[in-house]
Amino acid sequence: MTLTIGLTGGIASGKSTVSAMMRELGLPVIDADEAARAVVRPGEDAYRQIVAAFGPGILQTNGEIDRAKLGAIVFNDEEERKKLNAIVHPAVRQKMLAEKEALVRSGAKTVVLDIPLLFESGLTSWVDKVLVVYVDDDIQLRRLMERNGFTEEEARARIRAQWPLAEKMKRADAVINNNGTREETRRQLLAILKQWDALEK
Ligand SMILES: Nc1ncnc2c1ncn2[C@@H]1O[C@H](COP(=O)(O)OP(=O)(O)OP(=O)(O)O)[C@@H](O)[C@H]1O
Repeated sequence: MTLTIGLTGGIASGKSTVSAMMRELGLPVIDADEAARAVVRPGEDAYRQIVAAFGPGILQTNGEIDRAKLGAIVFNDEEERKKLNAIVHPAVRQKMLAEKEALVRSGAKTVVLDIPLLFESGLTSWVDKVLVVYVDDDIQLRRLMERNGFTEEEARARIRAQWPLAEKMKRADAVINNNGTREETRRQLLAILKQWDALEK
């Protein structure tokens, strides 16, 4: 039986930091953001559907989708956003499930699904254990402003667009507190993975 771990948290709470640590420990990680980029590359079904729905005006000269242009179209238009999500979301889910199935078939002891919006997208039934990466509000705000060069208002708007981290924590099987150093985070991660018997012997 493969153990499937869902890794999630809030924006800039430290998911990528933790997923990199999990990879270093040899665990296979399937990344939802990476899948979302992959399914809209030229040649993919979702790419063709997006061009058909939004027109060739959203393409760059090299044929790739111009994410900024598409983003500008869907940002303030609920209908357009729904149209895009109806194309992209099923493709992302299909890709992630196919990758997971391949790992299960190959006998992987553990598979990690890194899904920032695991709760918001209602995908918790996909995983056996939910691991939430938590930080205090003020640290989240500071790290997000520093990493993305956002003003405080821009950073707050993005934090508000997600479920509150406290709600995610309540529903987690385990929580990593990422307020401290990376080393402290790594220690907590190792303890949880040992408790879940997630690592290869
Ligand atoms: N323990 C830590 N100490 C100091 N800085 C940290 C720590 N953990 C993460 N960071 C920094 O905080 C920022 C956010 O971390 P990270 O990118 O891992 O978050 P994330 O949850 O993956 O974010 P997003 O969902 O926005 O992609 C990064 O700049 C990262 O380098």
